Amino acid sequence: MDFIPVIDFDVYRLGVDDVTDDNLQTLGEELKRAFCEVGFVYLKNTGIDQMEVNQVMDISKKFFLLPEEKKSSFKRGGYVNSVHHGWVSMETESLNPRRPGDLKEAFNVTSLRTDIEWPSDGVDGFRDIQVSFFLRCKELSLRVLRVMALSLGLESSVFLKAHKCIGSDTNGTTLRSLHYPPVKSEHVKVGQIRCGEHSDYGTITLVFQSHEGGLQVLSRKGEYFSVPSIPGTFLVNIADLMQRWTSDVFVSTVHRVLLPPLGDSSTRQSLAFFVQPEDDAIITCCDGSDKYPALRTEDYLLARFKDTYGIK
Ligand SMILES: O=C(O)CCC(=O)C(=O)O
Ligand SMILES: [Fe+2]
Repeated sequence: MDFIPVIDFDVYRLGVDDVTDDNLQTLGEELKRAFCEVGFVYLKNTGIDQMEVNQVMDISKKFFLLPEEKKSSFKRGGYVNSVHHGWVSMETESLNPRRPGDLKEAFNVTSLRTDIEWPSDGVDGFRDIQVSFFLRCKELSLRVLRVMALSLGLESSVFLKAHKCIGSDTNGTTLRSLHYPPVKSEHVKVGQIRCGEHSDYGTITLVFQSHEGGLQVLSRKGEYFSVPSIPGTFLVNIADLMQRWTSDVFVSTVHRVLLPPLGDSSTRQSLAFFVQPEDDAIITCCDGSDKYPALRTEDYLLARFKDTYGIK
């Protein structure tokens, strides 16, 4: 399979609480096939609609267009209770550490606390819009994790048990708004792209792209193929901890965002909801094998972030 299937999630969409076992099983079979073969699916009819997505992208864009000094008050690293929360400036991260810094900036929502400082000046409603979308993505992710466990013939709560604290200080799950401004080719460094080749770190990721698309996924044959934005759908992909957890049954696939074609001065935006187990969760292979040694989630994630930020 070097395309990404579109799966209809209607039977278990947000708000539905009387799904039948048969329906869950059919949904599980479809998800399992895609997660074993390409590691990515498009979901449609999830209950998360395009208007909600647009609202988050719009408020995020307003934030990104603020002057640098305003955004600096909200820098990642400046929040005592959450290492990931906050703004990440252009070229700070290299998702492929062998490339120069990615041509993107980001805002991470990791903490939902009301006692932290949120952008508000010039971005009315920022906190409420971000937090309510975070909670929608959380609910949907928990549904997906349940179906994934069932699809493997496991107890339905196997993955959920390690995701009870999403949105609190003991869980690193993050809603990340990404902004890829127009690229000026004369300023681009050798090898620099919008988002370097990488696989995600946690369990699953939900990805919402603006209409420009631009994401590319590496096929098993070793070739990148383009993954367009399909209105009314979003992507869900397997990340590295989930691949370990399932002893490589579900595959975490490498992906990237290249530069736009020369002369294309469009802005690209995306939203990624990175689902992660509790910091203290110990991940062991769910099939009982010892293909990978047990590891503590936070230790693993911090090691991955060190590479991304070029910290030795
Ligand atoms: O911007 C995108 O579409 C994807 C970004 C991504 O893969 C990531 O931040 O992990
Ligand atoms: Fe990614």
